[in-house]
Amino acid sequence: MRIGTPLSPSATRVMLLGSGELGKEVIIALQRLGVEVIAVDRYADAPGHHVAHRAHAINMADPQALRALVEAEQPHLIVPEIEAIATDELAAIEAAGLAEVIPTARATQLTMNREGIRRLAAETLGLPTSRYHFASSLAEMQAAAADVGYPCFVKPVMSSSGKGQSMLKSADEVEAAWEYALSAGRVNHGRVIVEECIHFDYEITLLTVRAVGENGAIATHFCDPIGHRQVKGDYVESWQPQAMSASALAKAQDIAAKITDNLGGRGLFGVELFVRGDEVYFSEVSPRPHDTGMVTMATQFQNEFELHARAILGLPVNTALHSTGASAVIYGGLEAEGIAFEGVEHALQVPESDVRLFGKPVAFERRRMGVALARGKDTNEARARAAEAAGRVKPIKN
Ligand SMILES: Nc1ncnc2c1ncn2[C@@H]1O[C@H](COP(=O)(O)OP(=O)(O)OP(=O)(O)O)[C@@H](O)[C@H]1O
Ligand SMILES: NCC(=O)N[C@@H]1O[C@H](COP(=O)([O-])[O-])[C@@H](O)[C@H]1O
Ligand SMILES: [Mg+2]
Repeated sequence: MRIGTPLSPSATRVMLLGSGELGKEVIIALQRLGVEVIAVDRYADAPGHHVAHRAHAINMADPQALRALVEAEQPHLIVPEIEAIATDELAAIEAAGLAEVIPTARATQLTMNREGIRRLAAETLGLPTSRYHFASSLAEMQAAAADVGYPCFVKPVMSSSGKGQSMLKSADEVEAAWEYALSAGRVNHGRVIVEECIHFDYEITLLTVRAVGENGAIATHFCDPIGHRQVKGDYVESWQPQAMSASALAKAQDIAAKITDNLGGRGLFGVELFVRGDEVYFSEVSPRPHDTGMVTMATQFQNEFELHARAILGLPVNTALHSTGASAVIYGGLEAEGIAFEGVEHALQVPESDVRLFGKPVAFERRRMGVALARGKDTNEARARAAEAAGRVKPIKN
């Protein structure tokens, strides 16, 4: 497709690579626009599998398996959704003209590996980030941690949702963190990033949309900033809007514009930033909807999934907020296969609340199984309501 030429949605076939909670909502948004959608994930009955035209379970990190499926299904667009994909094969698929990768194959290569995106942001674009080193052995990691100082963060280069991530308070903890990073990332590359700890006042996700404008050129749109709270590298609650000084917001938008301009293509990006006073640090960016952005299902005229769907199809977007709101995660809380939920009727008694239960077939203690959403007169009220509603829903074995 030529940029600037809107596709006819009903003539478009889209393949989601990763069909978790975020992909499921993108699929629903695409389906509503008449698009044919193929949902792919690493396991059967993933959330997005339930709402797509066709579903497949393959190892998406296996280049041959990925290529074979793309050749069989012949999608026009490929939408990566998780950090466990053979991105070099995506580049080959795009180069062969088999399909267009969203936002671009290069963007998925760079962002799916912390080394690619961090070096681009800090070393090529000169954006402010924490100090960092990459390490491929325990000895390298010890030297890196000694240099950036304690506390510091260690993360596998290919992971997300805090998988394999540790915060180290002292040198005694380095060895355990190395073992954990190698065993618990989404894909083991035997390499980690060691990052200085930024003592931020708050952190945000700035959802940034690159969409085709009226003149056919790509224009950048920002959503209102989303504040969030993370525990062990995984988001627990988010709210929108996060209050910011005009100066910090301008810096955040400037950083987001620079990184997304460089990554290119069309679609929505989740730019993660740390804010201390008026200083803003780039952390990382997802070239797709962001977990903390699930709050937009309660707050925006077009939520982040609809924005992604519209942007990739070359359709107009509107990032305006209509309400103040919050989201709170519903965790598994048990290890079980075959899941139902107790307390939904009680949760929905919380004023201005709603739930999204993802339909993951298997639960474990810290697996995200659903999210509660709420609106309120301010973010404090919305957060309290979302947390209350989430707390009333309990996954159980069915
Ligand atoms: N250098 C740092 N300084 C301070 N806090 C940090 C740092 N790195 C990570 N964190 C904290 O850990 C959280 C998760 O880190 P990060 O986003 O890098 O992990 P992730 O696995 O990519 O998670 P996700 O996929 O959910 O974005 C951050 O949102 C922040 O709260
Ligand atoms: N921070 C990234 C993120 O939230 N990704 C979302 O989590 C799913 C994996 O969940 P699982 O590990 O429970 O299968 C992914 O498919 C995506 O929707
Ligand atoms: Mg993150």
